[in-house]
Amino acid sequence: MNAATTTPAGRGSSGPGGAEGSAGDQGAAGGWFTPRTPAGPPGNAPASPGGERVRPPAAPATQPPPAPPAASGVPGATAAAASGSPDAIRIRRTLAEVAPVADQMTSYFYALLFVRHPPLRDLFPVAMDAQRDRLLRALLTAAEHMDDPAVLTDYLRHLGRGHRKYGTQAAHYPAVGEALIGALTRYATRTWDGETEAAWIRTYTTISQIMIDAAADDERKGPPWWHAEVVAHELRTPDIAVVTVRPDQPYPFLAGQYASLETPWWPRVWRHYSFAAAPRPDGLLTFHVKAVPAGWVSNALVHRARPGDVLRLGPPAGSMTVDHTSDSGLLCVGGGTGIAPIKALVEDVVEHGRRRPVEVFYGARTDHDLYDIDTMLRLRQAHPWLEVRAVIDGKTPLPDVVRAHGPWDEYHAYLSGPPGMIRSGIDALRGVGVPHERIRHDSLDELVAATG
Ligand SMILES: NC(=O)C1=CN([C@@H]2O[C@H](COP(=O)(O)OP(=O)(O)OC[C@H]3O[C@@H](n4cnc5c(N)ncnc54)[C@H](O)[C@@H]3O)[C@@H](O)[C@H]2O)C=CC1
Repeated sequence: MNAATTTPAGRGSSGPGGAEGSAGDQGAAGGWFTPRTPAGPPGNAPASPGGERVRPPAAPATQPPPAPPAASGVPGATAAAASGSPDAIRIRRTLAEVAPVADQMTSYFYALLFVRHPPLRDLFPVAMDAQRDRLLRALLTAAEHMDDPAVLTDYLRHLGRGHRKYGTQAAHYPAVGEALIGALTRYATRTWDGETEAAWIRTYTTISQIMIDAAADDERKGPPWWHAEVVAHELRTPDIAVVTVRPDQPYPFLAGQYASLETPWWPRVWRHYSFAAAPRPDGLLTFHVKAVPAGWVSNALVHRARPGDVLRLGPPAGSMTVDHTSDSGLLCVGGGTGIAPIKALVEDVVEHGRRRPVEVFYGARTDHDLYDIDTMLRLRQAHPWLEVRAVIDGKTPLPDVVRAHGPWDEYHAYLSGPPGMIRSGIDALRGVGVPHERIRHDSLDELVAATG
């Protein structure tokens, strides 16, 4: 892709902070932002053979595109970045101004990007709606963590690695950065001035470099994506399928993690699903998919996918994993298809052979929605340290039922299910003294973005 701008490393006009004029006026990418060549293999993975496209991410779970680099600030290589630095203050001020016109600004950003660099359009899904949200979310997430460089860097590295599967290359970042500055220039009229623009350029340069370096590191470790053939497809309810796939090469992951998944029917549209089993010797991976209204990927996986179909998998992500150096009990709450990673965690404990109490609460709207209860009960029968309780919606909400079975202050808690369940689960557990650091769950932002 000859898109933008790729200024060779080390060259480049003004460099970070040296923005002359408004990038919004530039006709082509590439003046002020010059990513340094990442250490290691140059660039990022090329678009896949056969013209497969890719896109970038932002939170695990869904459809991302290269735009995310746009996050906001981290100042400084210097993690100085953070806290209340003048750059951070300017960036937040700009974001606050554009928040009410975020939709228009994001549309304008993509229009600028694609008009100036038409080949970049192929990296994104045909329908851009969810994509627009992703850009904004990435910006807001970065802004939220600007005062915490460690968290921010972690987030951006994750973002950079995740972008590999979209085909994002180091050379694309200047084009995105310049479109972003162009859009901000147009929509942040009240707060925009030369110093604010310089702050954004410095911040974007830092962000981009973190993402580029993370992608380059990751390139030494594994492919940007895996092909995976569907080998089994079992419809458990009219809208829930258990889908098993065989990756085309070894796929290393940990129980409790998730992967993004793309079907052949919706190119460049990715959704996150948790592994529903711990790593197994035959290398097969299983996912639990519920078809949600208007969900392209979920409906394709439940109603269309059949053995022989080939999907694409992004790399594993997520930190909802078990610490096997500890003997403390595990409290696992799985709501609906959120039981998938809980099952994987139980299998993981089995495989590590440690006898530690594991208490599973499996929440569902009705009896019929307990699509995996037989598996969970079989596990309970085989392992005396495991307790499994099914909780059907009734007078008492799931988190209250869990709380009533405490005390849990000696346990590590794992929450998996709809975002509302996770939020109220956190509140319930914090309320009975479980410290924050002992409660694990997937990113709520990503879960919200993951539907479809
Ligand atoms: N398929 C997968 O691999 C995974 C899916 N998830 C998420 O799990 C969710 C599963 O959706 P469904 O099966 O439709 O679940 P659902 O809507 O049927 O709810 C499952 C359980 O959660 C409880 N719940 C729902 N909202 C609640 C709230 N606001 N407060 C307290 N409890 C609440 C319900 O009462 C029920 O017991 C989706 O959001 C999905 O993104 C999470 C991890 C993995």
